Amino acid sequence: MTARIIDGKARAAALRARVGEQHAAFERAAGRKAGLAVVLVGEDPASAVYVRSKGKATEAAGMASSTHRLAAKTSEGDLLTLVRQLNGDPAVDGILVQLPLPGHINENAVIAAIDPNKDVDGFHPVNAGRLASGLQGFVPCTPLGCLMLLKEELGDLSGLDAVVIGRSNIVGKPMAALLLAESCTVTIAHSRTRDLAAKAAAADIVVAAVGRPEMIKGDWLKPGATVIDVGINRVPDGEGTRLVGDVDFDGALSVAGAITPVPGGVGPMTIAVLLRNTLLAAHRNAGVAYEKGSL
Ligand SMILES: Nc1nc(=O)c2c([nH]1)NC[C@@H]1CN(c3ccc(C(=O)N[C@@H](CCC(=O)O)C(=O)O)cc3)C=[N+]21
Repeated sequence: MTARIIDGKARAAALRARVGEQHAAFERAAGRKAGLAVVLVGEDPASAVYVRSKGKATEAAGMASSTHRLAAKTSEGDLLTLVRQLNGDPAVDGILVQLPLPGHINENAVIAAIDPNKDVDGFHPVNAGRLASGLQGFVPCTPLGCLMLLKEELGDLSGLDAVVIGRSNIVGKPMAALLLAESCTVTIAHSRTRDLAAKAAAADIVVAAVGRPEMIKGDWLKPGATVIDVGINRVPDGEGTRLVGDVDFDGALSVAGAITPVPGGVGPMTIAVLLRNTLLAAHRNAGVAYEKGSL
């Protein structure tokens, strides 16, 4: 058997198109565009690429995009001042401060300074708490994109055994909360987990978010399992480099039922969900009604 390839790039394009249409309706109702502000501190080339693609995708959906590029030596105080200014700007619905930040800046302090109602990354502790408690809020883009792919692939997830490998605040923990809310039986595995292979072998759904190239082997998987690979690892390849996930893709192909590729899987969904979260923020901030579940 060969696994189905889950085409995240195509799913993301469809979501972006839908958000674009819904944004056009929002603009007619609100008399303004939804606005996303992205803040980039420093000149990390990979971060610069992501920030540019976020800006392009935002504008392609018809939304207003602003990018604030600050020098690597910017003080925490100056960054906090910018965040507070964006909190108070009625044209800004969503604020994203690109992570990681330079070492002299306390990331938690910056995240905590973002207005939770503009926190389209869903990283603010208020939004993490809302997700854990089943309240409305903003859900981090990567795990929400993973959940969308899983539901499109499998339909109802209730009763399925899911293993989330990785316990970060950005992916692992919110992913586990989302799967639990879908009535999966959820195991969160991490670097100290004993016999990870056995945990993976018991799972109908494996979400890999550890950041270790090709760590999860095909022969660990339950035949027919659905595998979502969040990892984006750049590894040496001949003269150059290539991207690989946290899952040994070639090894998984003959065992899994379906699997996301890297690139072209989860990554594009992350950006599409960011636009969706920004549109949701705009509706809430502008007091424009939306149908529950439509966004
Ligand atoms: N506050 C914050 N929010 C983020 O959401 C955030 C962040 N900081 N810091 C960096 C990470 C990384 N990230 C990606 C988004 C899209 C792709 C993506 O679209 N990747 C493509 C191509 C990758 C490539 O060619 O380099 C793919 O997987 O197919 C990847 C990575 C968002 N991040």
